[in-house]
Amino acid sequence: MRVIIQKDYDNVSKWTAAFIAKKIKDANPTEEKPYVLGLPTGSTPIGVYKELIRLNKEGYVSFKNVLTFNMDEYVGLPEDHEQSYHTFMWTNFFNHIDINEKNVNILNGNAKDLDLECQQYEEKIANAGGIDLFMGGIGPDGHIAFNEPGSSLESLTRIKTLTQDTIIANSRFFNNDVNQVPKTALTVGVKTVMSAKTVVILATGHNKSLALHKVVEEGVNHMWTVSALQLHRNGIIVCNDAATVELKVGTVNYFKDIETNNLDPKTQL
Ligand SMILES: N[C@@H]1[C@@H](O)[C@H](O)[C@@H](COP(=O)(O)O)O[C@@H]1O
Repeated sequence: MRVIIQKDYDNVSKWTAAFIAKKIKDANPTEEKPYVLGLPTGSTPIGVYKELIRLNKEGYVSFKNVLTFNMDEYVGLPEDHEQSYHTFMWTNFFNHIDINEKNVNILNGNAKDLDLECQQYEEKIANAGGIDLFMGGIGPDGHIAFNEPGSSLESLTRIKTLTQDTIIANSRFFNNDVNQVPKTALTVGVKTVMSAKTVVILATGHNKSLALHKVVEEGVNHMWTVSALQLHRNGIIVCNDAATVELKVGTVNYFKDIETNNLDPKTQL
């Protein structure tokens, strides 16, 4: 695992956007062989999206031949609701880049048959040749997408009941009213994320520090689903100083030294 420790949120966003943009450029995607990105919502990735928009507008990277799959969507929230993940993605990212609408995939939380919707999502990912790079955030309890504590680490796309902790955390987007937060969501599974060729997880701020400690310094555990990253061959965490407060000084120094000594990052994986 690589752990990239940056000073602050802005640097986390810049590092990650530059990494993703370079991956896309290096792949030289075509219509026949697009680059496949897995994408999250949440407040954490907004800075990365802003930076990717800038790189796109400057002509450094194009999304014309990029296919995207979003991680999750609430069940039962109208697609045009201001807090739906559809709205989030178009407002914060897709409306501002040169992506082709038909290349955007987001789970339909209003599908008549939710199980079928999930199964077909997995099939679509497989038909696209799998996901090249999955970016994710984490919940304070270490969940990725909506894979709440106790989720199977082998899970695929499915419907999940949200924990009370997540409902409370997300109520800030619903007038601080827990009753307005949907109780279920469709989400890619832990295995769906971990099947990507590269996984980049963002963790910023003090409230992610316990989760960061669990994934970096403790074992693989379904109660902290992001810890499955330890089993990935190309797992990268990008965090800021504030998120490292629960890590040992030695752990922080180790990961910082490797990056500043400019050794081949592959030697960390
Ligand atoms: N389903 C999303 C996750 O994908 C996201 O990582 C998490 C953290 O969000 P934030 O980045 O706002 O802390 O929120 C939700 O639970």
